[in-house]
This record gives sequence, C-alpha cells and structure tokens, in this order.
Amino acid sequence: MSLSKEEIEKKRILVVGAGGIGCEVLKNILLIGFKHLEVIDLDVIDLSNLNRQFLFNKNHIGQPKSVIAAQVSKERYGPEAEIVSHHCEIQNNKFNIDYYKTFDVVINALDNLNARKHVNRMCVCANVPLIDGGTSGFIGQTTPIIPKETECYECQPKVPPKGYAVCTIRSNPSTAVHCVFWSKQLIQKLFGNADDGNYLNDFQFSSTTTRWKEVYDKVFTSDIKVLHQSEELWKLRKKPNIWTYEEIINCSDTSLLKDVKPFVKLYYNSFNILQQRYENNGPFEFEKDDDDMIDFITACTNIRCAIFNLQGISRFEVQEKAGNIIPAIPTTNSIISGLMIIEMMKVLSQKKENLRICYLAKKPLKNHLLTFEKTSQPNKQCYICGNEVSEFVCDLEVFTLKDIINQITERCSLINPTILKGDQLLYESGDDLEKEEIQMYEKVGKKKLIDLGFKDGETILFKDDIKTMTFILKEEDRKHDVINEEIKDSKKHL
Ligand SMILES: Nc1ncnc2c1ncn2[C@@H]1O[C@H](COP(=O)(O)OP(=O)(O)OP(=O)(O)O)[C@@H](O)[C@H]1O
Ligand SMILES: [Zn+2]
Repeated sequence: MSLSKEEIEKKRILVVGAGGIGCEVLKNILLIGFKHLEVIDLDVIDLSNLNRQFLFNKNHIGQPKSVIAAQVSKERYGPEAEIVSHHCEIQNNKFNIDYYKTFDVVINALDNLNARKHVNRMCVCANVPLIDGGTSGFIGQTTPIIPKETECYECQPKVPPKGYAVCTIRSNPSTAVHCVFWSKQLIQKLFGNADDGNYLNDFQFSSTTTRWKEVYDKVFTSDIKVLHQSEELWKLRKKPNIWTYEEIINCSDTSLLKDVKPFVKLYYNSFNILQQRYENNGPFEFEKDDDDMIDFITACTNIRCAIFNLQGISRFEVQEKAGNIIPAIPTTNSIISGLMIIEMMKVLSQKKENLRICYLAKKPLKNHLLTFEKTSQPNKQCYICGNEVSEFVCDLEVFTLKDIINQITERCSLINPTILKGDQLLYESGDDLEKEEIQMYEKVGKKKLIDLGFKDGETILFKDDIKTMTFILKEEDRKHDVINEEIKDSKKHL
C-alpha cells in the first residue's frame, strides 16, 4: 500500500480497548512502523485474559490493561514509538470531539454495543474514520467507516439477540437449553426485581415458610399435570412425567427416579440459601458466577429435563448456557485484527474505493471462510450520520415525554440531553440538577406528548454537549413502528 515511511510515522492512531483484539491490533500497528498511538481501556488484567491477550502475563494481574499493553507492545514491537495510555472509560468527557480530531483513524477493539455506539458517534461528529472489529467464538467481522461517505455503525439497526417462543419455554421444551432458560426465568421471578418481560409472570406464590415446597409442587407437579392433559401438545412426542416430590425423594436405589433425586436435593438446598439471601437483602439479579444460583438452575434444569424426557446437562454446561458464555478464540481475534489493519491502511492511503466489510464465518461458505462486501452509502434516515432532522413516529396520546427521551437517548447514545419544544425548555438531566428540578422534570416526564402541546408534524429538539438533533413527530397510524407497539402493549398490561 502506498504510504511512505515518513507518512506512516506522522499518522496518529487511537486504539479503544486493549483486550483480545486490542493486543493484536497494537502489535500489528507497531510492526508496520506507526509511531504515534494512544490506547484507552477501563479494565485491569484478569487471569482469564492471559490465554489470548498475549501482551500480559501473571505478574500483570490487577494492573491496568491500557498501561501494560502500551508498555509491553512498545518494548517488543516499537521501542521508538510514543504510546499514551489511558486507564479510563471511553465515555469520559475528557475524550471530547477535539480529542478525536487529533487522530487520523480510530480503531474500535471493544466488546460491547454501548461503547461501540459511543465511539461511532464521536467519530462521525469529529469526522474521523473508524475501523470497527468484533469477534464471537469462531466468527468475526470488521467494518471500515468513513463519516458521511460510508454507512456508520448505526446506519442499519442491529439484530436483537435470539429469543425463544414463550410456549416452547413454558409448555413444550425440546432441548436442555430451553430448560436452562426457563430456570433462569424462575430464579428471576422468585428472587429478582419485577420484570415485565418475564415468561413466568403469571405465577403466583404465597410467602410461606415452606416456600420451596409450594414452588416445587406447582412448577414440577401440578403445572405438569395440566400440560399432560393436552392431546395437541403430545401428538408427536412422549407425554411429560408426573412425579411428586415425595415419590422422587423416597424412591428406591433401583428406581429410574434415582437419577433425579440428587437434583431434587440440590433444588431444596439452593432454594433455601437463595431464599435466605432474599429475606436478608431483598431482590437480586442473576449472576453467572454465583455458585448458589448456578446450583439452583442446574437442579431445576435437570428436573425439568427428566420430566420432559430430555437428556440432562452438567453444571458446567448449565453455567455456560445460562451465562451466554461464548469462548474467546485467539485465532479469531488474530484474523480479525489483521483484516482491520488492512482496512485501516486503505483508509490512511485514501484507497476508499477498495474498502470492504469483512466477515469471518465458522464454516466455509462456497469454500470461503472469509467473505467481503463493498461498503454502502450512509442511510439518510440514520439518527447518527443521516440528516440532522429525522422523523419520530409515535402515538402522541400514548407516548409520554419520558418514553421518547428513553428511546432517543438510547438510539442516539445521547448523554444527559436537554429537550426543547421550539425555544421552550422542557426537560434537563444530569448530576448538577437541584432536588427540586429533578422532581419537576420527573413530573413533566410523565406527561403525554399531546398534553405538552405537541401536534402531528411538530418538532422536538434533543441537545447534548456534542450535538443537537431535531425530530419531527409523526402520528403513529401513518407508519407501523414495532417499538411503539411494544410501549403501547406494556402500558395495556399496567
Ligand atoms: N467503555 C469502555 N471504555 C474503555 N474500554 C472498554 C469499554 N468497554 C469495554 N472496554 C474494553 O474493551 C476490551 C474488549 O476486549 P475483550 O473482548 O477481549 O474483552 P475482555 O473483557 O478482555 O475478555 P472477556 O470479555 O472475554 O473476559 C476489554 O479490555 C474492555 O475492558
Ligand atoms: Zn449512520
């Protein structure tokens, strides 16, 4: 690629994230001969990082990733380079638009959507090219973004993670994973905060001293009896087994039920530990590394598997599935960071027509593990890089100000925005507000848009430190909008 040594030595590169991809990227950049880098990472080194984040060793555990990554990569691959490290969140105010403008290119080596969206937005505002890369197990992808010339990270909506049909989870599980998911919903229902989206929300339990037994009898016996009666459900598969707690716990050593017995005991023990915790400290959220929760989910999963004639799974597998743990593969990180650097070189040498979005697949597609796609023009409707004025479709009689604030703040990654109707200030947020102001804005937030005087076609302004965005409100029935439907639905249930 046609960049001279002098040109390479002048370029400034920002690497965001010094994890699996970040370590690889730093090595590649230095080996090419770049001399001016900055690296940002909020985390410290953990033992579990060492198999793939090859700049770190045991002695570094507990130290900031950014600092050690800068130090070790410089020693090994670019002693003459100047690498500035920041042990800090990328969302920190000090990394403002002017800061981004000092770089020729930014590299996203992150592992979460929020931080990626934030960097994308900052790069669009600062007009700095961004190379985004990500991996998940054996698959990966890289996307070069040139603001206003190619699609940005938010031009196309991101596909939400795969969910399961409610009836599969509640009534007709066909794999152990369905039972893991059900058990997670159960733990959340019993010990978590109220959640509108919980699949078991209609379950009613009274609070007795033998709550564990009441729950057991309901979910593992009486509910199964009800399901058993359905002829439709079991046309193609064996009916579920109806066993009482007493039958299992008193079964003989030769009974087929003897394999379920340890899980019933585990259910009893873990339920009571979690119940105690709930009584002492109130509701808690699922945590994949919490032994008692994993015990409970392992027990429920295997009891449910036995009831529905499914193969049970080990505690280890339960933890993996419940925590959505996808192992990080060093080779995938290495391939993806190599591809990111190729795209970065094209950006820096102005070979924009050659830019490609690259996908690494788990299995070959037409004999190829890698596929390449040309970049597209930005989406004019994109909230981040499209027109500064966008449409927002909603039902003005149903939507409150807070509803629209929540949606737009999230979609556009705004930070503490101020909201205006014409030049009238409607709403403010942030740490520097007085108590009275917070109370006042809370009240205003609950008002319906129609009650705040908004009409079809009227504009609402969102402003934060970086950008002002204008939305034209459109009455909902002119266009179908799934998110609005969801908000309406959830309100119907209140
Ligand atoms: N908002 C953020 N600001 C700065 N750094 C971030 C931010 N969000 C994530 N990171 C960093 O991005 C890196 C992503 O690397 P990677 O995907 O290898 O994750 P990891 O946390 O090191 O590994 P794993 O998640 O597999 O345990 C991490 O080092 C993480 O600390
Ligand atoms: Zn965009």
